[in-house]
Amino acid sequence: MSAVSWIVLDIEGTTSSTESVHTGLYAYARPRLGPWIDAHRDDPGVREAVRRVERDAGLPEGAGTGDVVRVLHGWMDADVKATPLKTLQGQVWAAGFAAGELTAHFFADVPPALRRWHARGLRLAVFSSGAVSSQRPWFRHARDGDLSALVDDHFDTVNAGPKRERASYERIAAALGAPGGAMLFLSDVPAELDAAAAAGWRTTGLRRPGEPSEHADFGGHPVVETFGEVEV
Ligand SMILES: CSCCC(=O)C(=O)COP(=O)(O)O
Ligand SMILES: [Mg+2]
Repeated sequence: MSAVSWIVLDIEGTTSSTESVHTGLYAYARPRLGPWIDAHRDDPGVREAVRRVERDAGLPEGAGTGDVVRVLHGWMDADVKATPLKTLQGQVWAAGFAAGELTAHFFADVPPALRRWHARGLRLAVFSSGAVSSQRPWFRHARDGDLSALVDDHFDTVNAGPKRERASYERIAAALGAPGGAMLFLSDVPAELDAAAAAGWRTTGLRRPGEPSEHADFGGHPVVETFGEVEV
């Protein structure tokens, strides 16, 4: 098997706490989604996302911002990783980071491990349900300092595909020009690790105390509690 050359990171539950995403980012987006949609009606990306929400939720086209926002809030309550929700959240969060109103949480073991791996010549990428537009400022606005220079590439459900499908991992490896065996995926969700493994990737599950994955069944995947234990 080839040596690992890329480490690909999930965010929520892996680099960062679920609570920081839900009480930080989700709470910030909740009251701002409606005004954002109304203020950016002419933006083709916003129009397309709103149409997808209407379609996916069985609303009539042009249903109105109130109905669309009710669907978006319902998805957030259930933590549904729907692509149009992620697109709209990503735009709201990017504006929040730019305005200095948001900062990003990383578990204490993550920044030193990213710096160590980067210094060893390993390349780092992100694959998260969060839109690339929000992943970049997330790493730039880490509370202990900018981590964005450590990350070479970013993938989400738009440019790679669903996180539980093997084809998404094949697409990422092709985009990075590396064979599956040279890719290591770190995630807190066993189904995502299964999809990565099906594409020939190496995998490691994150079972962080206090996170939803604490009692997950990771099957045959190696499992760690911190990035300091990851074997590369
Ligand atoms: C700054 S990324 C926002 C996090 C987010 O919205 C999300 O859904 C993270 O999910 P993940 O796939 O990283 O578990
Ligand atoms: Mg996750």
